[in-house]
Amino acid sequence: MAHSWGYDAENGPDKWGDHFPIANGPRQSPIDVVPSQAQYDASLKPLSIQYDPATAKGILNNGHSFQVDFVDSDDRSVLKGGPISGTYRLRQFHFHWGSSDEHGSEHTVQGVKYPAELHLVHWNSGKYQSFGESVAQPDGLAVVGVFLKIGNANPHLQKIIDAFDAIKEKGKQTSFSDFNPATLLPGSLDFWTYDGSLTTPPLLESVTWIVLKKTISVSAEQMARFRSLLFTGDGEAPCHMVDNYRPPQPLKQRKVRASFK
Ligand SMILES: NS(=O)(=O)c1ccc(C(=O)N2CCc3cc(O)c(O)cc3[C@H]2c2ccccc2)cc1
Ligand SMILES: [Zn+2]
Repeated sequence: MAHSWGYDAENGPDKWGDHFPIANGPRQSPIDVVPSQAQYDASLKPLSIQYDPATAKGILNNGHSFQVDFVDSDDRSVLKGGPISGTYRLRQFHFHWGSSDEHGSEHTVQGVKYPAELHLVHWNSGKYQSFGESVAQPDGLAVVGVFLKIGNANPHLQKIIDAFDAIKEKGKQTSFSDFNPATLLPGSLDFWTYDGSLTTPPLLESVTWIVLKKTISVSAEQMARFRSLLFTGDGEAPCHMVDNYRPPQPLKQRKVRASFK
């Protein structure tokens, strides 16, 4: 998408509505999750997450974040259960993070910000033929959000961080294989869920959000490596990739459900 949107004062989240009016729509993401307002729903099934490490394909700096892409031409890496019906295929995962450890996540929990947030992006392969078709449907995508909290170095994140030198600038990519993203999940899959949107332009309202309650660890040194990536490409004045998060949006007429009491 050849847009000039970004995260600075001129092209950041407050300006996205100029080109993407859905930015002020009824089901925008992220949101501030207020646990006491979330309704426990006993009908929510446990999340079923089955990923095949052989589907990992590559890692790319797309100028907004970095993403690890997966082969999504079959159902080897899928999400089922939870609030969704049928099977959703893993397409990619990426992160959002801050310029310091005090902020960086997109969702917040009763105003608490985390230094980073992982998004595992899946599309409804049970109903639609492709990611591109799914993104325009109200039940097209399901994104699992995982908060990162400063603590011990995360050995599973380290494999991703070790690839950063090859994708420092916008547009750079390299192969990335034999990686199971399930190693980036916390021990508990308790979650909050609500109907929302992409958190980047085109902000399409096609995402069932599944935000995990438990966090995963990342060390301060590992977070510093995230901040060594660049928004900018070769030959441009370098600008560090930090604060690539959209702030929480109005809940409007939505309810957040909890999979746990
Ligand atoms: N943060 S998020 O809501 O979890 C999210 C999910 C998917 C995507 C996504 O996969 N894509 C494709 C790559 C891409 C590149 C861009 O420059 C861009 O502006 C948006 C995307 C989105 C995208 C999703 C749906 C239609 C078009 C693009 C992006 C963000
Ligand atoms: Zn995201």
